[in-house]
Amino acid sequence: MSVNFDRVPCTVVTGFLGAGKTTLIRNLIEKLDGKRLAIIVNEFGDVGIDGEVLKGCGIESCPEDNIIELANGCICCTVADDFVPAIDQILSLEPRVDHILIETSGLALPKPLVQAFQWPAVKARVTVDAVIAVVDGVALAEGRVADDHHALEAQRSQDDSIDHDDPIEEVFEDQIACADMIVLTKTDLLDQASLAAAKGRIQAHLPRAVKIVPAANGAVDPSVLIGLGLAVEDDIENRKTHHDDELDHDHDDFDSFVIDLATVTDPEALAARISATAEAENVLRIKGFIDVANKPMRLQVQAVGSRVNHYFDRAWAQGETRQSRLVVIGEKGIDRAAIEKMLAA
Ligand SMILES: Nc1nc2c(ncn2[C@@H]2O[C@H](COP(=O)(O)OP(=O)(O)OP(=O)(O)O)[C@@H](O)[C@H]2O)c(=O)[nH]1
Repeated sequence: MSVNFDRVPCTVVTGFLGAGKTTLIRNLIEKLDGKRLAIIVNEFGDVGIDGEVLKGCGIESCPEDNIIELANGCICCTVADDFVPAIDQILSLEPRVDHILIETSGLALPKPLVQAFQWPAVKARVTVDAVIAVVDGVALAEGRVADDHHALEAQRSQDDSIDHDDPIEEVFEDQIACADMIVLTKTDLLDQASLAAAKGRIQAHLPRAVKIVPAANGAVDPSVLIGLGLAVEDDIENRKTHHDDELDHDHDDFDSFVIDLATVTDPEALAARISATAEAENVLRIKGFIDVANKPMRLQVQAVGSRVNHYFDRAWAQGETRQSRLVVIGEKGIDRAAIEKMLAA
C-alpha cells in the first residue's frame, strides 16, 4: 500500500457577519463535487446554524461526517482546544480528504488561525492554500463597513498605526489584511455605480494587490479560489493587523444570545418584526430556524442588518423537535430584553 504524505490544502474563508461565507462554501461544495472535502464551520453564537445549512447540501463527496461544527466561540481564540482536534479528526477520515475548507465566524480574526498552521503537528500535514475574504457588496456600497475616511486619514498622516477603535471596522480590516483573494458578494443586488463604490471601498483598504472577484449568490468558479497553493502560513507574519500586539484577544466588543420563540403563524409578519427589531436595536445579525404552524417544512431565517431572507428549507424530520430559535448578534450592550419583546410581539 502506498501512503501519500503530501500535505492537505486548506482554504480559510473569512468575512464579516452575514457577508455570504456559508453561501459561497455551499456553492463550492456543489461545484467541487468529486473532490473529497471536509469542512470546519465556526460560529460566534452558541447554536450552530451554518453547519446545519451546509449539512443540508447532501453532496456525496462531502458527507455530514466531514462537516465539523465549532460553535460557541471564535476559532481564533480556541485554536488549541478546538481547532487542532478538528484537524486530527479530519485527517483520520477514510477515504482521505483532498481539500479542507474552514468557514471562520464572522467575528474571527484569520491571522491567529493561520498562525496555528505553523505548529509542527499541523504544518507537517496541512498547508493553507489561500485565505479568502468574503465582503458584503451591499453593506459596502451603503458605506456600512470600512469607512473610507479613516483609510484616507491614515494614509495622509503616513501613520502606519491604523488603529481607530471601531470594533466592526477593525474586524473587517483585519480580515481584508489577511486575504489572498476577495469575494465581493451580493452583486445581484447592486447596480454598476454601487458595484464601483463597493470595489472602491475595498481597494481603499487593501494593503497590497489582491484580486476582487464579484459573486452573486456564491457563484464563483472554484478554480479561481481553490488550489492556489500559497502556503499562507509562511507569509502570515507579513500581514499587518490591528491585533498584532495582542497575545490574546477576546470578543468583548460583541454580544450574542439565543431567543426561543413560540410557533409562528405568519412568516411575513415575523420577517417584518425581525427587520424592525434589527433597525431599532442595532442588531448586526439574526439567523435561525422557525416552526410555522400547520407547515411540514422548517422555515430558515437569515437577517443581515435589517435585510431579512426567509424560506422553507426542508421538512422537519420524524422525531425532530419543532422549535423556533434565533441567534442574535450585535455590538456589546444591545438590549436583549427589548429585542426579545419586539421579536415575540
Ligand atoms: N441576494 C443575495 N443574497 C446573498 C448573497 N450571498 C449571501 N446572501 C444572503 O445573505 C445572508 C447571509 O448569507 P450567509 O452565507 O449565511 O453569510 P455568512 O457570511 O455565512 O454569515 P455568518 O456566518 O453569520 O457570518 C443570507 O440570507 C444569504 O442568502 C448574494 O450574493 N446575493
